[in-house]
Amino acid sequence: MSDDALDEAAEAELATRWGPFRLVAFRDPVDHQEHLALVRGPVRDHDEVPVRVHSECVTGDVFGALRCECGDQLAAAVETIAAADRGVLVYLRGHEGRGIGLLDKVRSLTLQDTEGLDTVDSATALGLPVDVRDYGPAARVLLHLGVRSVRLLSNNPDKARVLEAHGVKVAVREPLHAPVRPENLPYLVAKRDRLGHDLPHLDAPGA
Ligand SMILES: Nc1nc2c(ncn2[C@@H]2O[C@H](COP(=O)(O)OP(=O)(O)OP(=O)(O)O)[C@@H](O)[C@H]2O)c(=O)[nH]1
Repeated sequence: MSDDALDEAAEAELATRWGPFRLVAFRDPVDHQEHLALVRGPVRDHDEVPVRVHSECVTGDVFGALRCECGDQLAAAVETIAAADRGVLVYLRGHEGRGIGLLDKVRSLTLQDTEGLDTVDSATALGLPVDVRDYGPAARVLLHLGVRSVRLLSNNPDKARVLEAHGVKVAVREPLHAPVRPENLPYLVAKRDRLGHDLPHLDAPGA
């Protein structure tokens, strides 16, 4: 299968509070999930297109939960793309809880609260993997959209490596730092110390 093949795609204009986007909904031929891409401006044959590959987090993205920084990152990414008047936000469904699903994510949150485990150990304590996300669908939609290279908005070095392995040229990975809050500090520290995310600003005074 060619890497820019999508099973099905449908497009519509989408006016948002951040201005106009083109919504591309698609079904991925490998994971068979319905994902989406919000596209601003012409991106085909463009280099260094601002791109956010965002994993579904219904608690943070929809309900504004503060214990993770997902909702803050989603807003920051859309604002960055709107300010550049060009870019793609890929929203990956089926990525809840870094791929373990919503029920098990909520079970892991309970363990964090009752046992003091961090985001890594709370998954392991449930006998679950720490991260089973597949970024293939994001790569396939970016290739489908014809972007030549991306400016990836992410603190996760793995994400850049995996996209490259799927044929997406990552010209630069640009950190996407969300506000540090008392509620998200333990999560951010675990991401930096246990998952190797690029979060040097946690040490900054006043962070
Ligand atoms: N298992 C688990 N998943 C979580 C938890 N908090 C958030 N998530 C999930 O983590 C995913 C977001 O991944 P992150 O590791 O925060 O960030 P990332 O996408 O790897 O890196 P960035 O590109 O820098 O945002 C989403 O799928 C969330 O549902 C948690 O405590 N436990």
